[in-house]
This record gives sequence, C-alpha cells and structure tokens, in this order.
Amino acid sequence: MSRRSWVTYFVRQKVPMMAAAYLALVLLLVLFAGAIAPYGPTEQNLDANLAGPSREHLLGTGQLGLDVFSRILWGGRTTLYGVLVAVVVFAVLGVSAGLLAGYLRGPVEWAVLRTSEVLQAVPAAIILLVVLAVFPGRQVIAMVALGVLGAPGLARVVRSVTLGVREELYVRSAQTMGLRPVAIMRRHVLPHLSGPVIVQLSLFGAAAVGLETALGFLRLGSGESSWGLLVAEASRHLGAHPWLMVPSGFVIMSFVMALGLVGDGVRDAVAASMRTRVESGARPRAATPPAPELPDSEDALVSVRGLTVSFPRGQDWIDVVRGVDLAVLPGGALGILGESGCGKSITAEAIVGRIRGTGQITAGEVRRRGRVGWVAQDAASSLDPSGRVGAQLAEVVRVHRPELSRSQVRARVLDLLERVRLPEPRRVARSRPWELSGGMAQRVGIAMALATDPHLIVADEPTSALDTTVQAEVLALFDELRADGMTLVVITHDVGVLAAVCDSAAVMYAGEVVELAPTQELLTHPAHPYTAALLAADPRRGTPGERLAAIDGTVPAPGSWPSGCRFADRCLLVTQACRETSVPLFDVDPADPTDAADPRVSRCLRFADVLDRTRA
Ligand SMILES: Nc1ncnc2c1ncn2[C@@H]1O[C@H](COP(=O)(O)OP(=O)(O)OP(=O)(O)O)[C@@H](O)[C@H]1O
Repeated sequence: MSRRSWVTYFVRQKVPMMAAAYLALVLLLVLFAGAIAPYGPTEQNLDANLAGPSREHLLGTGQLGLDVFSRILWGGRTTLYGVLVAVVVFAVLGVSAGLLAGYLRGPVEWAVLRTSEVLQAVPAAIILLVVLAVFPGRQVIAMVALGVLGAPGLARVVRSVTLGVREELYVRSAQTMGLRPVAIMRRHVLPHLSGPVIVQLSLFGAAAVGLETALGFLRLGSGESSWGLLVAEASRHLGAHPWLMVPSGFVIMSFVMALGLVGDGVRDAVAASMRTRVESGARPRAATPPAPELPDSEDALVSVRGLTVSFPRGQDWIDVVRGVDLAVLPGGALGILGESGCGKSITAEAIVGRIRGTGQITAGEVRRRGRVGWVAQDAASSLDPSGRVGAQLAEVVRVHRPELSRSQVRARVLDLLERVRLPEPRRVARSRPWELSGGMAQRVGIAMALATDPHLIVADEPTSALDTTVQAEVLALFDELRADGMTLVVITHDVGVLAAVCDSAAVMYAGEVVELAPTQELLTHPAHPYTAALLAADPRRGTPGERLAAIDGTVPAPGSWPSGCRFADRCLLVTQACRETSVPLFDVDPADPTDAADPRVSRCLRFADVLDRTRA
C-alpha cells in the first residue's frame, strides 16, 4: 500500500482546514493592519467615548473613543510578534536538540536529556517574572525565555520520533551509501518530523498567546497596544460597558481554539499516514579431516573471519551470529541460505558495516576491499517516501562523484535508471517511491546501490516481496550485473534465487554456517541434513501431487542454542554424539584439488551418510 504524507490526510479534514483558514485570515488582517485598519492605534474620537458598534466604529470604541476593530488589528501585531518570537526559539532549540540527541545518541543524547530535565524542573512562571523584573517592559525577552523553557518538551518528542526514523531502512541505506550525518538529518529525518513538530508548535503557540495576553493584562508588557491590554481595559468597564470585552475576548479565544483544532487535525493526519504505512507497510564418522582454509583473504573482496554479532539483553550480551567464516572472491556470487531468524541478515549487515540497532561485532572481523552497495529486502522502504526518486539517486551520485556538474549528475541518474532496465527513466526520476510498483521500486533500489560505484553488492532477500514474474525479471537483472563482473552476496531463503544467481552457497542455521559449497553441488548433493531438508521443502523441486517435506520444529532462538549440534532437535539422522559437543566444520571432499578455491564444508558429524543418501 502506498505511503502518503500527512498533508494529504490533513487537507481532507473540514474542521481543521477551516481553522487553518481562519488563522491565515487573522494573520493577514494583522499583517496588513496599516492598510486595513480605519483608524490609527492611538487615534482618538472623544465624541464617541465607550460607544457600541456603529457605521464609523464597526466594533465600537473604548476609552477616549479609540476604535476597537483597529486596535485589535494593531494590537495583534504586538501579541503575534511576541508569540512568533517564542515559537521560533521553541522550534529552533527543540528541533535541533531533539534531532541531534535522537540521531547521534551517546553523550549528545545524555547532555540533551539531562539539560531538559533541569529546565523542566524549574517553575516557568517564576523564571518569567524574574526575567521581567530584570528587563522591565521587555516583553520580547520574556517571550524568548518562554521559548527556551518550552523547548525541552519539544526536544523529547523530536528525539523519540528521530529514534524511530533512524532505524528506517532508507536512513540505514543512506548511511551505507556514504551520506554524511548532517545531510541525512536534513533530507531524510527532518521531513518526517514535520507532523509531530507542527502539533507541538500549535499547542505551544496557544500557550504563548495566553501568556502574552496575561502579560498585557497585568501591564507587565511593553505598554504598546496588544490584545492583553485591550482585555485589561475592557475589564475596567465590565459593569457599565460589557460589550467591550466581547471583540477582544472573541479574537483571543477563537485564535487559541483554531490553533488547537489545527494541532488536532495534524495529529490525526499523522496517525492516518502511519496506519497506511503499517498496512503497506520482518553419527559419528570420527577422524574426519578438518575444514580447509577459505580462499586467502588477500584475494577476497570480503572476508569474514570468526564473526560473532551480539545484542545487549539486560546485563548480558546475547550472540545472534557466532563464528561465521566466509569469503567472496572478485566476480563471485555467494548466496546465504536459511530459514528466518538464522542470522543471514545480520551477517549481511556486518559485511556492509551497518549492524542494526544496538548490535555489535563482539568477536572476529570483517575485511572489505572496495566499496559495498546494499539492496534492501523491501526497496520501497529503503527509499525516503517524501523525496522524488531522481533527487534521492542524485544525492548518492553527488556523494560518490563530487566532481560531476549538475547536468552530469542528472545524466548519470538517467543512466542508472536505464541500467536497471526501467522504462521511461525520466518519468521514474520524477516519481515518489510510493508511486512505483514493487518491481520498479526494487530496480530503483538496485540503481541506488549502483550509484555508489560498488565493487560488491549485498542484496538482502531482493525478490521476496515480488510476484513470480517480476522476481524472474529482477533475477535476470542480477545475472546481467554478474556478467558485467559485479561481485554479489545474496541473502535468501529461496532455493530458486540461489540457483538462479549464485555460484557458491553458505547455509546458515541458528547463527552459524552449517554448509558451504559450490551451488550446483549443494543443490544436487547436500552434505548437511538441514540443507537436504531445505531442498526437500522447496516447492519447485517437489513432485506434483505429492506433499512437500516440511521441516518439523523451529529454529532455536539466540540465547537458547543447544551445546551440541543446533539442528539436532529437528534432524532425522541425530545420534547421541550429535548432542554431546559442538560440531566443527568438516572438509567434505579432502581429495578434491579444486577445494582450496571453492571449499566444500559441512557442520555435521554424519555428512558422509547424508552424501550417501543424496547420491543414492
Ligand atoms: N534488534 C535486535 N535485537 C536483538 N536480537 C535481534 C535483533 N534483530 C534480530 N535479532 C535476532 O537475530 C537473529 C538473526 O536475525 P536475522 O534478521 O539476521 O535473521 P534472518 O536469517 O535474516 O531472518 P529474516 O529472513 O527473518 O530476516 C534473530 O533470531 C533475531 O531474534
């Protein structure tokens, strides 16, 4: 389902739209008071002292015959200027502090949170009175102080929205593509804050109108005509001339209410756009030779050695991937196969250098030679929904080729879109991500990866969100990339994808590699019971009319891996020995001289039995 901006939902709501129109009207009248107000702010008409509405004075007059309508317009300038000052200070401080805290985290976040706690603990009214005592009549300074005192509340809201947005795939993709934090915050995080920030601004604006009026009423303000001063004057004649309170009271109340209605409308619109997003919106044969060395890491474009990735849980760290060894030679295509939750994506993230959330490499290493491009599972969500496709591609091109002129960047963007076989590249460049079909979005995702001029592309389940025909087209595109010499790592749970694109395969189970082999050999003669079970469960390999052999049980969760073979509970060949100690990787065919370049290993004590069965 498409993801639309909250503005689309906002304009469909009648009441908030009327409130927004009313606010705009008041602002225009106040702004053009010089042209619209029939009288000056101090222009007296002693013949009409404290008179009711008439043709000369639409809303009547106050003391000394001052025209009420004109004074509301002139007074609005003082009041709304003060409110504007407070709102600007509130917005600038709150948004920048919240954005930095949520995006950079660490000491910056700590400092912002502690400062906001201190500011929120001090009583705002007392601070404002102190400010006015030090700067008597300087209402603007009081409004600046109000903005500063209110900013921590906004900073907290912005921080929590930023924490969510920074985990979005398009932000992680932008990081992977080398965009600087400031550019990512400005282009990809800031636009998503607009809804929540406007809600906060309208609430704060309403509070600021109230305070400005109160200052005028208490005569703590500058003394210039303001809405508060009008209320103060009207209150002195409330007994004899009650009408006088009506115009100024109405303007203030209606302005505050309209701000509230706009805020409510924006909040509902943001919620509606989020809902759309969610809908569119994760044996023994002892004395076996040890595993061979993987290709020399000097030659490999990526070499992963003893990789362990862990996430903090309470006081502990839980391993989700442990002791993974992989290597990808230039021009090769490695598939990483396994069920959901086996650690494929985390391994891929470690290869790219962007592990999600709080995950960290706690042992081993990943060595990369050259640039790595990333194609996400759901390309649409790795694109920022608020930006045009062409602009997002151009941004990545500019980072990687700063020497290109504007027209050269534009030409490169169209080139990339053509390169991934998108018809009408100009139209695609002008589209927003949610206007594209799944297949088109996936091609744009591949173009984004290519825009980084990568030596290696890592693709995480690149076809799983697509229907079969589109899947075949995207796989053909990967094949073309390979023919052009691109090195690939493809994460998949689909044996068909592995067969179509990859020349070697690593099978992962419960956070470790259980089999590594050239793809053809793995598909025809698996050497691990888990691989054999995955192949037997592949619908394309089944016999029509026969039930597919589903694998009983589930992958054990990180933190509850058994000490012996992790597949033991689901394995049909399990023996007591399998459960006793952890199983190392064994060289499946030590006599094979090609093994050193393209190793065949299995983490099964009974791999020879498995091979015998599959060769039978
Ligand atoms: N943010 C996280 N915090 C803690 N554990 C996590 C987090 N993300 C993933 N994991 C754990 O890491 C393990 C591996 O996840 P990973 O996404 O790599 O699996 P996968 O094989 O790629 O499966 P899928 O195809 O569903 O993405 C999972 O068991 C999951 O429980």
